[in-house]
Amino acid sequence: MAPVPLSPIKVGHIDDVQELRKAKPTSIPQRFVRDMAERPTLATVALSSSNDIPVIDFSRLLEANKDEFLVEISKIAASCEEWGFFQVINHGIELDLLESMEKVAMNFFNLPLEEKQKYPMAPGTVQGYGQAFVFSEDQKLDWCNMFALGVEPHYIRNPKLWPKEPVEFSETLEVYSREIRKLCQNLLRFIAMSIGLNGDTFEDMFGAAVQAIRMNYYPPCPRPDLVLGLSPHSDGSALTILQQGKGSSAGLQILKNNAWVPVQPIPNALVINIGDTIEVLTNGRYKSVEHRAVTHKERDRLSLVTFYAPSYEIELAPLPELVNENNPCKYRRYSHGEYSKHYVTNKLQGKKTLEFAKIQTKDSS
Ligand SMILES: COC(=O)C(/C=C/C1=C(C)CCCC1(C)C)=C/O[C@H]1C=C(C)C(=O)O1
Ligand SMILES: O=C(O)CCC(=O)C(=O)O
Ligand SMILES: [Fe+2]
Repeated sequence: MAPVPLSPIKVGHIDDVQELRKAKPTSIPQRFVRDMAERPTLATVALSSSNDIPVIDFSRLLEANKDEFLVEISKIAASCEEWGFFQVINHGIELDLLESMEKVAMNFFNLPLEEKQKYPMAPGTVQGYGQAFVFSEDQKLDWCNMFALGVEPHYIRNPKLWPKEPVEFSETLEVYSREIRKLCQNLLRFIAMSIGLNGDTFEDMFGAAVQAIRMNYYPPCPRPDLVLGLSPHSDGSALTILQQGKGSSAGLQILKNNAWVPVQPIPNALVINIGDTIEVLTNGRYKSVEHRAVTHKERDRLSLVTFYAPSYEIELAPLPELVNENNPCKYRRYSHGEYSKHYVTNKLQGKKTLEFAKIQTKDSS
């Protein structure tokens, strides 16, 4: 039998939201208008400090006495179990470096469209400038411009997509990524300890860990009530580190008890979240939590998001220490390469991507 030709992905015309915004429209194209149930105005919890995601003081994990260290470790455990998210203050990364990364990313987004389009994200791929996770002409679009690059190991890089302008971009990204990588490694150590595992468990297992960056730019939107900045999803990584642009308005929201909780930006803090990989390895004790981004009528927003994950050949399954009679194994064995492929070939839709790894039980089917 002749091989069936693979049908090319037809995504139709994707408007660049910064260009749309320049035209100062009063209405927005239908492709951005969400169905009622998805619109951001519904079921958002009222602002109150009890609804804020936990804050971890990193300096207490590196420099403090044993009691302070243990308090912070137990805060990590509670954050990962109850929220899947926390913010880190005193993380040790130079604030100048965070600012420089923000500046080069913003300078990139502010280039003329023709310049940015020299680094296109081809349909069905995830690196370059454009909108990822769009697979059909009738799929709703996010009010976001995205620029994503693979960083480590080097073989995942596509050097043609690393921009020549701004000239400082590549060097800044290299230095930034090295610092963020160290933070990921330290955090994974503390996360392992917080669940009673040896501190080296994840790093020993991950091999030459994969690291990628996604820069999301959300211009102001004339109808923030109708659109989403970024569709609801959980991250496919082990850990995600998110830096919000200085002076950013709240935009990130996480789903907790069926309501969307806004994450209040803390100046100079980094937002950390558990990805699907840690959910699987901990047999669901630490959950990857669904999140999304919303837009603002007058203010723009930038987020710089680093994904840190095991090397592609690494086989993943719940750690035997976390599986027992009371906590039967919930996820099957697969390689991170298989999961990455599955993740990047499906649209973002809440936690649906993780179904790939779930063992179907009578209750879940
Ligand atoms: C737009 O990209 C993403 O949202 C994304 C992709 C990351 C990647 C690259 C930009 C280059 C190649 C590697 C990789 C797939 C990690 C999200 O990353 C999540 C999804 C998975 C899976 C993961 O490990 O991180
Ligand atoms: O911009 C944000 O706050 C959310 C970004 C995000 O969730 C992502 O890039 O995976
Ligand atoms: Fe995310």
